[in-house]
Amino acid sequence: MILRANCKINLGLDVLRRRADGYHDLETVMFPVRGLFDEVEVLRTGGAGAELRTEGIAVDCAPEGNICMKAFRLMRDRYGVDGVVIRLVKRVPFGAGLGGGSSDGTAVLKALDTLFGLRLAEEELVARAAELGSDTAFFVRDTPQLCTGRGEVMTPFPLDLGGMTLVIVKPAEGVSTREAYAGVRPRMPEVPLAGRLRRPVAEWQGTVTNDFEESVFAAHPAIRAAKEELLAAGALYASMSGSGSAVFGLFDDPARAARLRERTPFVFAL
Ligand SMILES: C[C@@](CO)(OP(=O)(O)O)[C@H](O)COP(=O)(O)OP(=O)(O)OC[C@H]1O[C@@H](n2ccc(N)nc2=O)[C@H](O)[C@@H]1O
Ligand SMILES: Nc1ncnc2c1ncn2[C@@H]1O[C@H](COP(=O)(O)OP(=O)(O)O)[C@@H](O)[C@H]1O
Repeated sequence: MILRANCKINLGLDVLRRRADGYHDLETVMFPVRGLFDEVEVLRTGGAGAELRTEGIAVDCAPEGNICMKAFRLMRDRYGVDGVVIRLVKRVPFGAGLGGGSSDGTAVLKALDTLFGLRLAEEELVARAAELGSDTAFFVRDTPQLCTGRGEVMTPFPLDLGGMTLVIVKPAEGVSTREAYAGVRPRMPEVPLAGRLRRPVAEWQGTVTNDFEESVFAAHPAIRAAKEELLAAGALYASMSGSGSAVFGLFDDPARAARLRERTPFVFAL
């Protein structure tokens, strides 16, 4: 079976506190981006083990370290499923804060669930996804969610951005999630993110913020410049996504957004 593993953007991201387990409690709204996705095909071989075949963007880790293989091992150890070929067509940039790897991992969990007839309840899939990562759980639902805890605790956050155009720019340099968390200064916002996001998009700039921007922009001026470019081009709202380095802009004027097609291939009507 073939699944589309779409990516996500973060609409606001507050890092609230560092936890005793080394993770951070955060508050963010994750929003699925349907137009930018990897393809994940999983086939049963009838044998044992898993083989990963990759096409497209080459990921900077060995096949055994690919999250698709981690997802397979997790499901094999837990439910005894075995014998698959996984074909990954990689289109979502990594080191981007777009959650491409997380989405691939969750796609493998879902495919194995279906192929082997496990019929896991959503909450069980969420629990397995949360063992793989922190923003993997989001992709089980893949609809706008307010994510709390270390990112794996979800509440649906219906948000209609229909009519807007999303432009994503991925600067050449990447940022690792670890690097971003290492530089962040946790803080409690005066008004919780959900309240600020319920205001019109035109009011978001300056109120809906991403706590990783301060330290990431200081270390990578090109990423700050990319965000400023989106605002100068007419974005109502622009921000870095997650831990970066991708930045995105929301445009209410499709023509202004379309002018950025020379700059980036990632222009999508929402
Ligand atoms: C920052 C966010 C925002 O959506 O996404 P990305 O921008 O990377 O896509 C997520 O928190 C990334 O989640 P994910 O990529 O799954 O991270 P994990 O593999 O679980 O953790 C990688 C490392 O990041 C740190 N980490 C992660 C999540 C969290 N809530 N607190 C942390 O401190 C830890 O140091 C951890 O070892
Ligand atoms: N299938 C995969 N796709 C992307 N990255 C992967 C994958 N499997 C493992 N990784 C590792 O995870 C890292 C971050 O992946 P990704 O989820 O794309 O991060 P981010 O959301 O921060 O851009 C990569 O640099 C790579 O080493």
